[in-house]
Amino acid sequence: SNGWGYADHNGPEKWCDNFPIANGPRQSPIDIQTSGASYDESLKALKLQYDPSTSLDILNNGHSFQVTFADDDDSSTLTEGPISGKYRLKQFHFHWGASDDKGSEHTVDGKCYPAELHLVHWNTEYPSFGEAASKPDGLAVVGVFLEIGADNPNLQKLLDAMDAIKCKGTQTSFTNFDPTILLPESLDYWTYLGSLTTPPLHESVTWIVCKQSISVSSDQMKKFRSLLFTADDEEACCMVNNYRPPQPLKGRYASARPP
Ligand SMILES: CCN[C@H]1CN(CCOCC)S(=O)(=O)c2sc(S(N)(=O)=O)cc21
Ligand SMILES: [Zn+2]
Repeated sequence: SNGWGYADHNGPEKWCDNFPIANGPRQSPIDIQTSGASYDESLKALKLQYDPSTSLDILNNGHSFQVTFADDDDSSTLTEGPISGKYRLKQFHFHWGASDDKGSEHTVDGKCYPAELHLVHWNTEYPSFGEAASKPDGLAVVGVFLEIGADNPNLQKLLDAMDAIKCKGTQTSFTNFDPTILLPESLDYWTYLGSLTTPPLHESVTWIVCKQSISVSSDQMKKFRSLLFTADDEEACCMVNNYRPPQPLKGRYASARPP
């Protein structure tokens, strides 16, 4: 069948057929080995400045659901942290499992989380997101783990929008949303050089993975799993396990700010 996905016939083990970079030197995600992480004095605190008026819509793209932002000015940016210059927020999306014991892409000392949030930013050094997406310093993605716990009220607006984007290719307006409310209280992070975790798997991402997770309840996770990979004219297939497993480190290690 055409197109990549997460099933046996078109999933992560098959992506190298059409995207040979899948076996490249800086692929993502990785297992973050906390004992192997090194302290880097040059790392600064993350600076995330988001303007809720830049949020546009929420979309089921057949791989995940994403909230897209207007990126025609510097209203919503990532600066400092491990990066130089200024990166603009383009979209955020999630990856999750069929059950609470899996679903994240990065793992920490082998531990999986039930879901992982990715906030995708592009380097304003380049004229557009499309140009930046394939450059070695083109993208910076902030990853946040979701951990099973109490209901997270900050996810409610996203969950309520899901009924309108059940099928692949559906979208609805999603304005005045401030993604800051999805961030953990501490922005301590690990960072390493990697790639997109989906095709085209460009090795263009500076990964910034928050050490602290946010909560999600088991019931809220069931709502994520009510989305479909499939369009309304196809046989329904639940959107679950839309995560790539950890990839070979190939000599890399994560860095962190000294305590
Ligand atoms: C389903 C396709 N997902 C892609 C789509 N984009 C890349 C392609 O763009 C070409 C102009 S993206 O830069 O928005 C992006 S970031 C991530 S991740 N999981 O690594 O945070 C995956 C993807
Ligand atoms: Zn992602």
